[in-house]
Amino acid sequence: MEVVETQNLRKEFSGGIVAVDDLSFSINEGEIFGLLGPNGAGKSTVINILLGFVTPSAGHATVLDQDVQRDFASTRNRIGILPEGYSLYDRLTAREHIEWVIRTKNGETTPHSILERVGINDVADRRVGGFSKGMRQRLAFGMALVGDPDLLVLDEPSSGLDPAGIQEMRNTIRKAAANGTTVVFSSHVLPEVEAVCDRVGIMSDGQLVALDSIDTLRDQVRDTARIVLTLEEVPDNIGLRHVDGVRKVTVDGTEIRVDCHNATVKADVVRHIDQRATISDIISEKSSLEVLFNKYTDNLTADDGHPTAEVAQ
Ligand SMILES: Nc1ncnc2c1ncn2[C@@H]1O[C@H](COP(=O)(O)OP(=O)(O)OP(=O)(O)O)[C@@H](O)[C@H]1O
Repeated sequence: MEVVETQNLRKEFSGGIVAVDDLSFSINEGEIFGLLGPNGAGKSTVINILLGFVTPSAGHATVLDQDVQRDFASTRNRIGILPEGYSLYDRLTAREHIEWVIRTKNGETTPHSILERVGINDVADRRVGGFSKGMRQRLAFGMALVGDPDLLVLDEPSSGLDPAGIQEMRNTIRKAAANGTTVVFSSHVLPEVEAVCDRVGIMSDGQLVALDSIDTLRDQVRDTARIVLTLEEVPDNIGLRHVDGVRKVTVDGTEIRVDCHNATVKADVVRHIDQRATISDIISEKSSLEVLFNKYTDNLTADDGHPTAEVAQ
């Protein structure tokens, strides 16, 4: 069953800003769907349309068999939302927040079970004003889980969480999906999306430029290969853009990440660097979602900041 369906969705804001342009896609029951895209791509606008908060200029969106532009308030009770920039009440405790959502949604869950699921039961009766960012994020996630929603809409859900928190959240999301909850997951943290999503839609300039499983998308860039080298010291001008087949170079401290057109280029990269610096570690990676993301959103830069060659198809 399709839980989300959009047809030729378009949103034009005043001033002629086209935030969403002719978007058609669907999400199936129990699927974990990642919505990706650079800043301003249109992700939040799509999510706000799906939640009935923004009216589309054209096209249709159906969520849980309900047209989002008609009588959507009752359907919204079946949706758990972790919005970007949520607000919490500093004077209320974690338990009081959950109790409030349970009352609003007529949920049958107990605060204890929700707080336990998000790992903050031990601070249930503490005021939220003293919570760390990660604790607040866990609470906001818990509020979204109240009532075992049929659809979970999570905007940057791992924001502020430590590695253990991220892992717990992933497990909770996977369990919810295994029990039939559909999840729409918007994030800039690409490895996060890669780790948890069944399918991704990549947006750029209001359009859906890719829509598929990560494995299928990865197959489409199988001629892309990444190598990560740690150097004792990175020379000022490493000159990697002169190596044939190098698509993108990112330097982070003593680490250099190089995206190549294909695996054979990696050896040329190692030879090139070996003549100019001392290599202390080499990691060869398969195509990451980041590479896919860059491919589909044309986010390609070289080590000197100039665009590199076109992406091979
Ligand atoms: N209320 C609004 N009025 C006018 N323009 C808007 C409004 N909301 C969004 N936009 C514009 O629509 C485009 C898409 O914005 P949107 O917030 O949907 O992108 P996004 O992919 O969610 O970005 P980010 O990752 O930065 O949150 C942007 O150009 C934005 O400036």
